Amino acid sequence: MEENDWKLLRIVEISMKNHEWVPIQDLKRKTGFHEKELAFRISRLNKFRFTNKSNYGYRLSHYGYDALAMNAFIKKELITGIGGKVGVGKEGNVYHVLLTNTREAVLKLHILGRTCFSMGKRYREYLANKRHISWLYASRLTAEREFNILSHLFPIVKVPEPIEQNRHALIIGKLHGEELKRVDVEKLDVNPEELFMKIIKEVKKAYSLGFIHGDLSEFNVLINSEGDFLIIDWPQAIEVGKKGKVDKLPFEEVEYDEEFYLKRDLENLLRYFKKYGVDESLDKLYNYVIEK
Ligand SMILES: Nc1ncnc2c1ncn2[C@@H]1O[C@H](COP(=O)(O)OP(=O)(O)OP(=O)(O)O)[C@@H](O)[C@H]1O
Ligand SMILES: [Mg+2]
Ligand SMILES: [Mg+2]
Repeated sequence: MEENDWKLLRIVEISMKNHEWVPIQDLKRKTGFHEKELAFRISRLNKFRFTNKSNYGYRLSHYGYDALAMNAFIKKELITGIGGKVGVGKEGNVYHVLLTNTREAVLKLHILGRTCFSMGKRYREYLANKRHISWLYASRLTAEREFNILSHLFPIVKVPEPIEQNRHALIIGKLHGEELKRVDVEKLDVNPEELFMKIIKEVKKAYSLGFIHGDLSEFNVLINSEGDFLIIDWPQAIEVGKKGKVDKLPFEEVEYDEEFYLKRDLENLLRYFKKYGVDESLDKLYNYVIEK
């Protein structure tokens, strides 16, 4: 990719605000390229599959959007390399990255704004009116939201460090560990009862800072062999009484049943730890989490 390729790609991206397919005349006008140069650059972007072509013009592809975000991180001299996918048999939106300061971190790409379905009806209605930018807009919004939530919680709550965000991509701190689901808690250096209460304490801290995870389970707790853990995967988190104020959605906000979501999170943890002999009452835990 050369500078003019990036220039054209960014112009396609910006033009997606007004077009589902960007007409070639628009690209010609906005880039100021001569016809031959434009044709050459377009064919390169298509070859890389960073854009798609139709009779109506050109549009940005998911690969193109990924490339723009990666290029931004590289230009900022933040990352020097991208490694393989984290975990096995995953949908494939989390990768190992190496930061310029040689530290290992994790790159999470939000695709298609999957979590927007948990963000309420009005949000979906808003996006429905803007169908052609919806995936760009929704995936960026989701990444921004997760980054903002992590920024509110880190380092008080055991969550990944938010390092950088661009478009739909997040760079966050990495824990060399595995999902709780995939480890045998009895083989860890910590006893199950103790670990369970440690996790509940983090839930309580998050709550006191204004957030309910909303998708908490043994799949979203990472743990290493020493028993250090992180609670991950926050884009759908619910703001308690809107104390967190991270939502920048351009319409009135949705009311959530906070008790329902918090209890569901706690129930998931209880269910998982039951087989390790943990037996607590849901109401007792709930009251512990919400009490000041
Ligand atoms: N900070 C991290 N350090 C190490 N591994 C991580 C980190 N964040 C995520 N992972 C790995 O990537 C997986 C997916 O991350 P995460 O749960 O945030 O994304 P997701 O796409 O929302 O997943 P899901 O489909 O489970 O909702 C995790 O289950 C974990 O294996
Ligand atoms: Mg997850
Ligand atoms: Mg998730």
